Amino acid sequence: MAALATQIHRPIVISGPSGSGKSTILKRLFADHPDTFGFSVSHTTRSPRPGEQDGREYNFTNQEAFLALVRDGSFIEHAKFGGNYYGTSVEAVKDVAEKGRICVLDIEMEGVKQVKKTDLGARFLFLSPPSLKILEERLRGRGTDDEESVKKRLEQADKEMAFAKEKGVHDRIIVNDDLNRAYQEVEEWVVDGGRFGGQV
Ligand SMILES: Nc1ncnc2c1ncn2[C@@H]1O[C@H](COP(=O)(O)OP(=O)(O)OP(=O)(O)O)[C@@H](O)[C@H]1O
Repeated sequence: MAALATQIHRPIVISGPSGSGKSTILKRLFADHPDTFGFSVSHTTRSPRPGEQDGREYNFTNQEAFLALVRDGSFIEHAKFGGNYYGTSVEAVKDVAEKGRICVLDIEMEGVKQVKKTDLGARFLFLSPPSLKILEERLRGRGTDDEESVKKRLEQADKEMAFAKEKGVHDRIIVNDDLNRAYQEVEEWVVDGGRFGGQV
């Protein structure tokens, strides 16, 4: 049988509390390895904006079709923002692998659980802050969240950290204390001697 594209280009799931440094590290990884990684194209029920193309910025759909996909269990994650639905489908992740790229999913705990139920064969990385106290400092330092939002993120962080400690959830846990060191560890694990975790 032909290998699944996702067995050759195995998706990478990066999770970790808000403020643990996922975006910072991914930005650097993408810059150091151009044309290697990709993000999946999300579904949305919002209308396309000028210049947006179906299947490029989003897979544009209507509410009925979106909710049918939800019922079929097609989404890894979905949510409603500002009256519109958004979701990441399993198919969209497979599409990235079929285009010869490694799909990177930056998702939270519930999404991690969903990915585990699929046949995506993903690799799981948890980026941990050195401590909740330092996480709080970084969230405040980032300056993008008000007091209420910082509080919520810290409560959620506590849950994410507890979940990450469960056996077999992640393939790798990296503590983001010193950014350069943490980045090196992430890069080494992702690149995996040039195999990128490939099984075939
Ligand atoms: N090792 C580090 N040392 C000090 N500051 C860091 C380190 N890593 C990241 N930061 C800073 O911490 C803040 C949070 O990082 P970032 O926005 O990348 O987190 P995130 O995990 O992507 O969060 P979210 O899930 O909310 O998008 C940023 O201001 C970033 O510059």
